[in-house]
Amino acid sequence: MPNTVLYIFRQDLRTRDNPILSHLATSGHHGFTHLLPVYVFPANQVELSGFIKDGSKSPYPEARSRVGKYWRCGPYRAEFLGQAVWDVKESLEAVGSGLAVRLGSVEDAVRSLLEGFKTKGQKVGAVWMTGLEGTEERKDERDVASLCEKYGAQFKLWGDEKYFIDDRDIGITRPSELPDVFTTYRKTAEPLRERPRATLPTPTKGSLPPLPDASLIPNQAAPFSTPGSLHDLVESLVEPVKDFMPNIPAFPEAAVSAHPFKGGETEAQARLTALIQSGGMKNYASTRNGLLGTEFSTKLSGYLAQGCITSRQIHHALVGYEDGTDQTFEKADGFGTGENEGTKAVRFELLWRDYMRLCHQKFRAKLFRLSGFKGDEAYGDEAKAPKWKSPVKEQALADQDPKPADIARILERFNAGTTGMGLIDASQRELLHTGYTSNRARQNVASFLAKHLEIDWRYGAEWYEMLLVDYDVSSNWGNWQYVAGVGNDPRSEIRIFNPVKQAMDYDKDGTYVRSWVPEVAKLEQLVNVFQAWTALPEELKAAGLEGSIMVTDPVKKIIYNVDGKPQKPGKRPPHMVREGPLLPMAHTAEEGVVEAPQAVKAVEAVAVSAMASEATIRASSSRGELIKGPRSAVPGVEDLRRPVGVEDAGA
Ligand SMILES: Cc1cc2nc3c(=O)[nH]c(=O)nc-3n(C[C@H](O)[C@H](O)[C@H](O)COP(=O)(O)OP(=O)(O)OC[C@H]3O[C@@H](n4cnc5c(N)ncnc54)[C@H](O)[C@@H]3O)c2cc1C
Repeated sequence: MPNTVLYIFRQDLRTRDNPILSHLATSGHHGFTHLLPVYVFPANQVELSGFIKDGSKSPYPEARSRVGKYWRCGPYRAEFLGQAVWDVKESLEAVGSGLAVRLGSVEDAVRSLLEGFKTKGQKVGAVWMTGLEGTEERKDERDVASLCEKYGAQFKLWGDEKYFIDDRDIGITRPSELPDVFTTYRKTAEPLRERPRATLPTPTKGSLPPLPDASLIPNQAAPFSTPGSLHDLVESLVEPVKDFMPNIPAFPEAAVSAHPFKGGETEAQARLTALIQSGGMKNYASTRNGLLGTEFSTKLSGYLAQGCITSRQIHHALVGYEDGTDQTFEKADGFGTGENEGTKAVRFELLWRDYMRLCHQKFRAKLFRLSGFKGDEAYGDEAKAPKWKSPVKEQALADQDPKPADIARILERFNAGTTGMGLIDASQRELLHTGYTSNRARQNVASFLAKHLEIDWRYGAEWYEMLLVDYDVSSNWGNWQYVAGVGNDPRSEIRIFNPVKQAMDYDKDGTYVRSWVPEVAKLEQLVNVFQAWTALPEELKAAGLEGSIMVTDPVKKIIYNVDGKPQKPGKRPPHMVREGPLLPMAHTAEEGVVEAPQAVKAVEAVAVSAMASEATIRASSSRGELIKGPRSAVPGVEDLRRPVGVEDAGA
């Protein structure tokens, strides 16, 4: 009697180092005669209306986010995911198996399969899937478990083995035991190079149980039609979500995507090999804070998020290079010379990824809560949490300033990259054009929204969820919480990124901002590139920027004093003196200049938005006029250059 096992692929889109496939390929005792691998594009996370070809209506609500009502999965990840699914399908076909693609809720798709097999008198002995952390994913697991009970199939949830240190080895028996500070956790995990388990055998041709006969495999339920090619698949996924905001600007001529990579296990392996061969891994520690180009960091995040590659595969490839045992890397600089600063730093970052997931396990739905993990009693008084500004009247405090309608406009500009804050705008435009932006830029963007503008950080997290090609529920929401100061950053009260200083440090010649914000490209001085409103009227005129909203109404003005000495009230700002070829801005505020807590030279003086109404602080602008606005941001700023290996300073 045939006995089929259904393997529902999720964020484990690979054939190598895959516990389920490895088990089925190598264990002679599983008892299944057939295997049907399935991938379900989940209707609550991926918009599926593009798969309806007969004009009928989708039975599911649009896949939009809870707070901002953005698409859950925008065009970049939709394409990447489509490629990843197709690649695993082709890899399975290459070993004599295959993949059934299904569209709908996971529950509906599995029910339809179980019902269809039952109708044809076929036994489904088990449904297997990899356990995930997300609230929705866990509900899917419960739903599938109930269906299995109803249809008499065994349900098995396998461990998610795409992480660096395997769950069985982390030394924590309950999620509540996880330390709330990364450093403490890291110390329990060191030495990192010795921790990962071995990778698992890859199925060879003919080693997996065969597919059930095609005539027995139940069809996709109406009204969706399954795609017949990768092209169809990607088009159906992308079409409904490609116009994710009104008036998407044209791709800037001088800009180049830092993430031109395709999804899938095959591409992931190729990227990993190329990174080691080119010296990208060796140089990682010194390049990871770069902003431009494909080589400044690994760009493995999208593959890790979908499980196209595992952390331990990365680790073992590095070991082969470090130990000189894998001849693929024999020409690479550092071959056979042991762990180096670069490879060590990569392992360190992979541990951060593990930690974010473990925090998700510990805090569960608190990951999505405005007051974050810190809302927990263990972190103290909830009332002390910042009063977040909201674009929604019902969620805003009665005396919120700016008013909700103004916050809505600020958010639109934040998303579109027209705030007038160069680094933030460049990053947001890079994101909306490519689906990727660097870790450095992400930290600044999140800090700007949460700490400078004090806007409900979940809007930013959901915007990222829509647009990031590498969106990962634990890493995204965990990092947003961390930077917003409601997560597990032990120094969250004082940590605030100054995006002008950060731009000075990491975009030293302004190429990054000029590439993605072409309007400011003609401005000569860096300080003007990073905040266009600081340029002199004649410079603005020459650049065609006089009427730009980034100049006439910047969302935030940051007073940046390069020598760290706040100026005496009334003194003419030195940049107006215009001595020297590239004079850094040293604007000063008449009130409100606050030195950073540490010996930091950047000084942010005031939170000034021309969109704001109430005057609580007066500051002098580059044009010498008084500008008014609320005192909103935490006044101290800190130099957040994090040398790799100094984990407390941010994920
Ligand atoms: C506000 C914010 C949101 C973020 N959202 C995501 C997200 O949705 N998905 C995601 O994978 N990462 C996220 N990150 C973490 C980090 O920015 C990305 O992992 C990194 O930029 C991806 O590029 P890379 O693969 O070249 O990273 P590399 O610098 O090459 O790092 C190697 C790998 O380490 C892991 N890693 C590095 N930094 C972190 C970190 N801070 N937290 C967790 N894992 C890390 C990633 O898997 C990454 O691929 C976010 C960071 C911030 C500040």
